[in-house]
Amino acid sequence: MKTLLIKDCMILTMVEGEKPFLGDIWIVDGRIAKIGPSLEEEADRVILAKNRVAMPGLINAHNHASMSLLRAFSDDLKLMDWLDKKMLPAEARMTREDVYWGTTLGIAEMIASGTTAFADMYVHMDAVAQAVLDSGIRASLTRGMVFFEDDGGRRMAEALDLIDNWTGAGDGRITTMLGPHAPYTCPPKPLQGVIELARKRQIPLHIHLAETIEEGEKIRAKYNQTPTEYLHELGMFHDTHVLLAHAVHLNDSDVALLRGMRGGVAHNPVSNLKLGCGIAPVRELIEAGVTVGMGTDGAGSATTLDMFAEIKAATWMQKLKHGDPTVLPAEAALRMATIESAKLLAIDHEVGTLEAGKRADLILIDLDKPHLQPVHDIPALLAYSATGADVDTTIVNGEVLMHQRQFEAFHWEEIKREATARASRLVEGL
Ligand SMILES: N[C@@H](CCSC[C@H]1O[C@@H](n2cnc3c(=O)[nH]cnc32)[C@H](O)[C@@H]1O)C(=O)O
Ligand SMILES: [Zn+2]
Repeated sequence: MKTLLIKDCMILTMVEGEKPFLGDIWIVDGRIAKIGPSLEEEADRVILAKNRVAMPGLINAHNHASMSLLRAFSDDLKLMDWLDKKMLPAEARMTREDVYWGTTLGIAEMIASGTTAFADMYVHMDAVAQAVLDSGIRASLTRGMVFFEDDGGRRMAEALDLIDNWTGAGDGRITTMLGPHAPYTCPPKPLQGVIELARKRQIPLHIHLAETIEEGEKIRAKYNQTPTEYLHELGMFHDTHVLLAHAVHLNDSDVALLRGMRGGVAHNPVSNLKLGCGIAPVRELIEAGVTVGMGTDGAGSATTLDMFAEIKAATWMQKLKHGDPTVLPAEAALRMATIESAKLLAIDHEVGTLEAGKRADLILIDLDKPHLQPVHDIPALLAYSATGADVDTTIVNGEVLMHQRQFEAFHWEEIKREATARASRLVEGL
């Protein structure tokens, strides 16, 4: 039996209706055994957490972690130029080892900024899975598939290898999905095949949707439909759990098509802002009963994987769009980054709130700082003033991955050396 006791913190459980309270958290074999005031259990390790807030770890519902190698290499470009002229040529040079170290760099950033689980879509996914396993973080992994040039047979085989070989690995830390990349890279025939397979084997889907106006124009020209109608008509929203990334350009009838869907939307506000894509209809989706979580997208576009930046951007954008500061309040934005994202990854029965019986995925945020005093309202402080650098401790599955801002499971110097050397090779001459 392995035990950990966290003492004297303000606890924000993110369970609906529960106010923050002062107490302790007792963790046994990776799960929360008890939460409450003055727990006196014996523990192998005790963390004194005075002046800290304990909350569920943040869940990044859309990422391409390995693209951290391409951070700040091609900014301020249009999405299609960025993708075609910069990302795809650099990605064509990526080896399995590059993906391992790029993902590890991304994971290091996530752990350092309070993210305890992420959804990832990329290539060389066995290397991504290995990096997740080695680092101690939790992830839902997807082999991204484009079906441009060929029938995608090799991609499909790799996607199934990932699912068959890695689902449930690392004491359940790794889960998997099937990942057709986007409407504009997946023609109807292969996409229909993926949807049928997902339904038959009950595998969730992860796909980009309606990120730009250009995407809408492309799909309109080809199929005379909106991207959402295109997926809907192929049957994607019948009886399959779907994680939709972006969903920026949806009209009212698109939103209505998503009503009652399983899964939901990963909102990526910083990426959408930075690429000038637009403001997703988050309020309308939530009103239609669609689950809306939050992600960063890859650091190649977003530059940062700090979920606290997403939380701020999400609420600011909705307030601005609707001209109404009461829209998407602090607590709702924090919910999007925790329990709502957990629902998108289909792991909300295990993580996303702090409750006895759930996996111990949690973070401690240090409030002993000028920008986090006085403490009138904890959710408002966390949503509007905290940043990833205020995260003091990150715990996944009961394992302490960072404490007092020191990595416990990582050799930072090695990650930095590997990542910088590989990154320079990838972008040489581009
Ligand atoms: N190239 C692969 C598919 C990889 S899926 C992951 C892909 O998503 C791409 N990507 C990253 N961010 C975005 C985005 O915001 N929109 C669309 N694609 C993106 C990224 O460049 C990466 O190639 C194949 O041949 O099957
Ligand atoms: Zn993406």
